[in-house]
Amino acid sequence: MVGPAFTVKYVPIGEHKGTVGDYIDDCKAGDVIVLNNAGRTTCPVWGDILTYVATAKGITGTVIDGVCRDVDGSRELGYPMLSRWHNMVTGKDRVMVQSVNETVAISDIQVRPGDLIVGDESGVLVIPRNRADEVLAFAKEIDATERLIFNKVKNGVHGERLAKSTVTMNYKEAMSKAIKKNPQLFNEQLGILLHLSQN
Ligand SMILES: O=C([O-])CC(=O)C(=O)O
Ligand SMILES: [Mg+2]
Repeated sequence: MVGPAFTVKYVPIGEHKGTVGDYIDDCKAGDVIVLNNAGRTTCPVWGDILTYVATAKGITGTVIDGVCRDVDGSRELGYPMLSRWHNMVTGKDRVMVQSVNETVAISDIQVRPGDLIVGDESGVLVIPRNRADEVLAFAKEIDATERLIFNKVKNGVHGERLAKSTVTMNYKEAMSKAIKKNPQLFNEQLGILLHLSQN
């Protein structure tokens, strides 16, 4: 899942009311919807009706600092939905949209509208637009080294212990070279969202 962030911030309803999907008509094909529900695990803000609408609109996926529901229905549509967890309660008429396309926090990481969101079943990254080339170059370097290791493992490791063969493939050296080249990038840990998983 890769796409620009469309950010939404929720608050619980009060005197002013609203509901979960009040922003959906403003999303564009390709967007990744990024929902800040302040990590609340009691009140889902995404379900399979929203998945259906998002899929029809060509939206790439949804990232939630909070929970989703209707997991089976969304899985059937193969829609990427990364969140802290899920439960069965409806968020309808429990939350309202406070802001759309303003800076939000997801799992303590800042996400600005248009930041690149990259996610898979291992987690989610937030990449500022102006750092995309730098991050891609770093990722390609690591990927190339990992491919060498994979090939070696697939072709048999010729009696070597795996730990040694990993060293033989210069993984550590490649990593430290890449880190030395990009110290700022590595230290910043650009938005690694550890707690979200495919639901
Ligand atoms: O009620 C909700 O929280 C949202 C929902 O189920 C859906 O979109 O299908
Ligand atoms: Mg539903």
